Amino acid sequence: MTTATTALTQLRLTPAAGRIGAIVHDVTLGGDLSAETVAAIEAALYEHKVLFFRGQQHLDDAGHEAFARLLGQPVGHPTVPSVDGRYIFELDATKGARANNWHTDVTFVPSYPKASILRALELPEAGGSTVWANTVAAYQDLPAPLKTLADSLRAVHTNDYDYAARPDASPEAAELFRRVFVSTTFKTEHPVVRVHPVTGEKTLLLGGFAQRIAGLPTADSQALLALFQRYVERLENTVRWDWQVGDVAIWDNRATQHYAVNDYGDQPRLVRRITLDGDLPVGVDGTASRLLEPADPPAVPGLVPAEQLEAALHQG
Ligand SMILES: O=C(O)CCC(=O)C(=O)O
Ligand SMILES: [Fe+2]
Repeated sequence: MTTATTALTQLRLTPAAGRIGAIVHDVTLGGDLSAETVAAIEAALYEHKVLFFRGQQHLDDAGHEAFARLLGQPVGHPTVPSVDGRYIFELDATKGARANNWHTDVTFVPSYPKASILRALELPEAGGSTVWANTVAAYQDLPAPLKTLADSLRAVHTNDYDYAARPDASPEAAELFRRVFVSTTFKTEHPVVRVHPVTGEKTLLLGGFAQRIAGLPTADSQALLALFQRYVERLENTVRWDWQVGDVAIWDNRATQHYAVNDYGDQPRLVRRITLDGDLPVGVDGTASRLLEPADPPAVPGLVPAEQLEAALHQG
């Protein structure tokens, strides 16, 4: 048993794996948590990168959002409409939504979300777990010459990747998903090594939306992306969570990647997510991320300040 100590509140935590993840006990999530408890949750999140809370069946969409607001500003997805007209992003396996590729959420826009809060509503009898990887530990695992190389690189991330290439997607499902997900094509150049704005830790910023290394030929790009990604996916840097209905997971989206294991056939699985507004990444040399496309960007999360979107959302 370990405890995350803040000035006033201690959370009861048990580690979920050696290098990432902790289970938080005795907290009932909602919009009414004390500032001290929220501060303790934030501190634990930055330390452990992903937090798990069992038994949160009482949370509905409104409670999910009320809790999310204590940790930051909720933001919608840049292209996929929310299911509640507000911020809820739903992944319904019966509609083909299966996030079984390693990724950090929404990295195809510059100020991608700082955190995601996911709750499980319906699960298969077995399987359907989710794996997170610690991208700080991945960076630390790099041999010194590879650290130096990674520090110097930038990568282009896009939502326009080859969904049809996923071996388990039917052509129809891939096409439908693509029509919505890539209704606007975004391209963003990020540093490969992001300095975490809160912890100061260096993190590898890659994952499924990373398409190529800026300035390199395709073959060299692919080789380097695979090389660095291999350190992220090392099992030592991961935690695997076997969900129960009512579980909530919160991850530091600036220090992790995740993968939803697609091993449950056509059984139902339903999860709902709220993401929190992020900030502009900077690399080791202080250079910020930048949007490459579209030239005339629409007003979507990650491109314009969330308060403006919030105001627009609540106008009529
Ligand atoms: O289905 C899951 O467990 C995770 C899905 C996912 O990638 C996400 O919610 O960001
Ligand atoms: Fe995700």
